[in-house]
Amino acid sequence: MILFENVTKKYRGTAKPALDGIDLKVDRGEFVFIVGASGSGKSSCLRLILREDQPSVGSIHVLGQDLSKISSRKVPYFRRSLGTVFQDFRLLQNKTVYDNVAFTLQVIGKSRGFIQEAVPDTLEMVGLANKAKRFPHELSGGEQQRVAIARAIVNKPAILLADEPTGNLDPATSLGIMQLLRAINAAGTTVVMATHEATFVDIMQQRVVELSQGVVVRDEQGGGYGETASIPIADLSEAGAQVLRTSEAVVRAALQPDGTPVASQGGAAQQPVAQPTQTPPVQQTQSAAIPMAEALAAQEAARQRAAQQAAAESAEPLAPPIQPAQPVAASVFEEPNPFGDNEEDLDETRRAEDPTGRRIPAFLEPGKPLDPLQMSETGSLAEHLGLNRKDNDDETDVGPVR
Ligand SMILES: Nc1ncnc2c1ncn2[C@@H]1O[C@H](COP(=O)(O)OP(=O)(O)OP(=O)(O)O)[C@@H](O)[C@H]1O
Repeated sequence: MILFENVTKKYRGTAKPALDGIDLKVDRGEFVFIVGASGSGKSSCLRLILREDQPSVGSIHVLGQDLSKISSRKVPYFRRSLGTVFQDFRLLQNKTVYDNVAFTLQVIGKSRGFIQEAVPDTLEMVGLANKAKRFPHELSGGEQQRVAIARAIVNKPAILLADEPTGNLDPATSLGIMQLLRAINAAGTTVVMATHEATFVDIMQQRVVELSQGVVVRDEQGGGYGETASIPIADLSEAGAQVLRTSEAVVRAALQPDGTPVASQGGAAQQPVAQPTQTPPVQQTQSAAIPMAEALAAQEAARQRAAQQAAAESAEPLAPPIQPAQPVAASVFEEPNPFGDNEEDLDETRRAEDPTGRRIPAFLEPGKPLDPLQMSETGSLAEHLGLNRKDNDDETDVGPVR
């Protein structure tokens, strides 16, 4: 489905290649995480798949086509088989949710009847049926990303490319987006996702391709994010570790793909975790968008409590507090080079690490009774945490945030 053979990409005016002799094969239906430090070549890789750029050396085949043989004129046709999602959403600000999604179909000449059927179906799938008439600025960050995902999948692409799709979202909203991407993959779409989100990579146990300075240093089925700075769980107090374990249990429950109970890292996470709905958990993930202030406050409170106790026990200091990142707004249709190269490393997801290398977010408020089984059954993370709000159409919640 995607085949890189000895691909090197060297940008003009640079001393070192961004990609250096890459061999990579992605099969139909796979979910592949591309991880690596900032500047390791993840976006370059996606740009090449999208035929936004061409390799300096080597060949790339996508969906059976040799990309070097596709003329510039035919590139837009080739891209119809690919959906793309970016960190900064790239919605058309002057169009409604419906029109943003419909526009994709209009430009490729789909009939009005087709559009009238496909757009509502897709909005339903991503949980935005009731926001079709809204404009992007009236939506939360998570909702905007859902629109972007709806736009990417409305033409049923064979491949979905996602470049840090959760990079501008808070952890709870990111979880909803990951559930959606997983559901899209389960429905047959090949997903290739560049990310810094160690938590999701670790828990989803999909294939992980790790790049370092343009070279594939790891290609692992069911892999984790890899060795990056994190909090050794052994250094935490019992209370701090409990917060992290509990959070992990909730994320595991939400992302568990096949309904099998998940064995986890001790404590609360050792109990079997029930399977959430197989279909995209539309309402669930909507309500799971915990407002920014609450999510960050809970996260910070948990961090401080754990830090205090850890300090009292002479443990290692915890990670620094999370800073909100600046949202970026642009339109994929206005932007000549949608995969920008100016992304900073926004990976500020706090993690904890146990000896097996798992990392866990600390975004959930401690002290609340967390039963992953119940959470899965009710289907609402926010509700379970007592953070639910009426899904009032007039109410917008979080903006893009890290
Ligand atoms: N258009 C360009 N011109 C010159 N150099 C570029 C260009 N695009 C990317 N690079 C360089 O290529 C290398 C790989 O960049 P790339 O954006 O692919 O990395 P990345 O892993 O996606 O990084 P990040 O995680 O920060 O998004 C970097 O050294 C970058 O500076």
